[in-house]
Amino acid sequence: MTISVDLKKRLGSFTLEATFAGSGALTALFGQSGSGKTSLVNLIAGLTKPDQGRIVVGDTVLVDTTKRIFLPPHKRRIGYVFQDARLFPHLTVSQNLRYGRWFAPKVERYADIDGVVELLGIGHLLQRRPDALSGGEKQRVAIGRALIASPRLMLMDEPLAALDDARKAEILPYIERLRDETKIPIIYVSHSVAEVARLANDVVILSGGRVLSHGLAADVLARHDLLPASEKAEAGALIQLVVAEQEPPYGLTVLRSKGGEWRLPRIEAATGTKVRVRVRARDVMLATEKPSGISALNVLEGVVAGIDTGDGPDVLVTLVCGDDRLFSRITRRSLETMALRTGQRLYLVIKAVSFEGGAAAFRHPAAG
Ligand SMILES: Nc1ncnc2c1ncn2[C@@H]1O[C@H](COP(=O)(O)OP(=O)(O)OP(=O)(O)O)[C@@H](O)[C@H]1O
Repeated sequence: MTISVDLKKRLGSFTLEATFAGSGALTALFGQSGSGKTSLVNLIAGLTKPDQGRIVVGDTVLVDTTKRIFLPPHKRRIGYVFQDARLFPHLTVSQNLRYGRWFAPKVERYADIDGVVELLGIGHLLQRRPDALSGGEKQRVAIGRALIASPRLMLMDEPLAALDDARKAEILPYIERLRDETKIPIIYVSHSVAEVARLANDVVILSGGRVLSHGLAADVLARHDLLPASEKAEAGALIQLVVAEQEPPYGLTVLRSKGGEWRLPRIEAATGTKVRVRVRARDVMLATEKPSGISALNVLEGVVAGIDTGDGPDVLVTLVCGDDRLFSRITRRSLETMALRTGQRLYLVIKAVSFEGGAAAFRHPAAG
């Protein structure tokens, strides 16, 4: 199911002008504070009316100012998940979940409670009240309550922002399941590159009320120039690898891409499974000769495709390895002493790779 948004709204001296289309599963709205994310979410939810524009989810027109269509919020069937879970404190988890059911007209109810409980792994929590749940568990219940209302669209507004890293890690696999196992499109607001890299199929970068870029996650996140300064250290490539074999004695998994062979801490996945990994530019060192006697496990060959010198002491080198584009952030001094130039063949020494889960988020739903 697709979502298309084309909106204009003035809010005091701020103007939001957003046009994008998401191909389906999870579209991340990414931008720094004040870029207009919440204003856009409020327009999609129907809490505010656009000055002009259109929002369509699948076949349903939520807003079309030229046709004077404005579905009120309660008729949009949007499931919300906010930073704080907002569960009813006096109701058990089970009662909180059942409450969501009344929001869907009977004929349009497709979600069954058992399926949602299983999807989110909350069966053992059903009789507890919210004050006996961890932050991550509360969020899973909040997602469940939203799902049980059989929404046509899920709006998740920084759902992990209030959680510590351990709780985030606990809940991310459930958001992946939601993305991969239900057909409900998700708009996911975030200002974390790490989260967006892991979850998003499509990314919309907002800045000053405008869409700076939108498209597939791997393409948009490669645009280092568009990321907010606070997230530049996280910038890098998002690539797909295929599990080749396990190396049990070392606790490693061997993966392949056209660019070569990779070794990562063990991934529980069968041979042939496609996985998504993120390689940060700051974790890639460059060498003009094949390094030997080094501890790094991943050394690939690549060709310099671009050098972005920018204003700071660092430069960003883009390299092509097989079918992939990788990035390396090095100092201007290294650029000069190594005399790097476009077209040069180099070795990439990769210090760290983060596994971002199954590669389902890479599939473009339009491509099946
Ligand atoms: N009703 C309003 N009247 C005037 N200005 C507004 C109104 N609502 C939002 N703004 C302004 O619009 C801009 C975008 O705000 P918005 O809350 O959408 O940003 P955001 O990207 O969600 O930020 P954050 O990540 O901090 O929540 C801000 O400059 C804000 O002050």
